[in-house]
Amino acid sequence: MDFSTLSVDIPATAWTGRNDGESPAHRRWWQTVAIAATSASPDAPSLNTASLNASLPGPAALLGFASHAGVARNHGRTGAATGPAALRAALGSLAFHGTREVTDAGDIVVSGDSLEDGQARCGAALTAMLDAGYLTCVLGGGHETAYASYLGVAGTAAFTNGARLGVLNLDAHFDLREAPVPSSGTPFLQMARAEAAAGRELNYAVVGISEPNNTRALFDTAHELEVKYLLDEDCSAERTEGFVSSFLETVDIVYLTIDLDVMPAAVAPGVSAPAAYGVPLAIIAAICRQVAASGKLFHCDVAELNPEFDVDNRTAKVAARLIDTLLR
Ligand SMILES: N=CN[C@@H](CCC(=O)O)C(=O)O
Ligand SMILES: [Mn+2]
Ligand SMILES: [Mn+2]
Repeated sequence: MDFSTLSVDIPATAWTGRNDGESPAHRRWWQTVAIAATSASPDAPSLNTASLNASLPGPAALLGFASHAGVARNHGRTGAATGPAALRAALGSLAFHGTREVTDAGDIVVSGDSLEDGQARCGAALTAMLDAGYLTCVLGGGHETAYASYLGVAGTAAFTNGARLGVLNLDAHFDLREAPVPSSGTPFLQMARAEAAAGRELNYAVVGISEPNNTRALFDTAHELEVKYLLDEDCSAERTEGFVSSFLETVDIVYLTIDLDVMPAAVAPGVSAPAAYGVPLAIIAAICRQVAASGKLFHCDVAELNPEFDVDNRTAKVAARLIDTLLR
């Protein structure tokens, strides 16, 4: 596809990382990622649900969403706007064991408080890439990234032609806030309302909900919307596998969103709201493997990385590892 039509704010630039050699056996992410602005990008097959189950994975595309406007509106710790750069840096040196072609499309930048404009532009760029057959991954950004992702998915031919969408959120929070303006705390209520306005119901599931970090009002909203959820304390390997498996049976395509605050603060300190309890990385990684293996992964994003509060790039490294798992 022609990535120059996407109108990103910052075109992709060269990736860097450790260089052990140029042969395929030495390949790392930085040697794998094609830069949309300067390289010919692979032709992706046009998407249909059959191609989702093809044995050879299709190409993937990365898009940065440099925003913490939603975090600021939600009274959180800002800094997530530099998340995309930190994620690329952490991914760059990881060994690449996958088979996909990966293209970096660049960044959508939310300046000041122009959140809705940024979400719309990010959504339009995603729809174009998804319709061209790419598995897309947005590098957030606060969790306001999720509404941009939804706009992108909801605009696709696959969705408008009736594919059953499931939104799976790995998060300590429901993000179903009633608020005067959209923020990082509202994206899934925005999605539910957009779906209701179109005569549909949002199929939304959350893994890792922290009971003390979500008010009764949020639980009430979740129950009204028939949100499926698993509390952080209930996230054993067996229960999580069963929960995700049941959810996957109800959908044709999955939008997987990872709010890094789903993991314990020791694992993911670089977020706006670190978790006291959290779901272990091993469980989160297993969910990523399960969703990827289902053949239903349509789009994903990683949100809430705040490099200003990270420790030894710990959170960025964890996020990069999960992206590597999803896109291989
Ligand atoms: N993105 C969502 N953030 C959480 C923040 C919770 C907190 O700051 O404690 C929320 O709105 O619920
Ligand atoms: Mn959260
Ligand atoms: Mn969240």
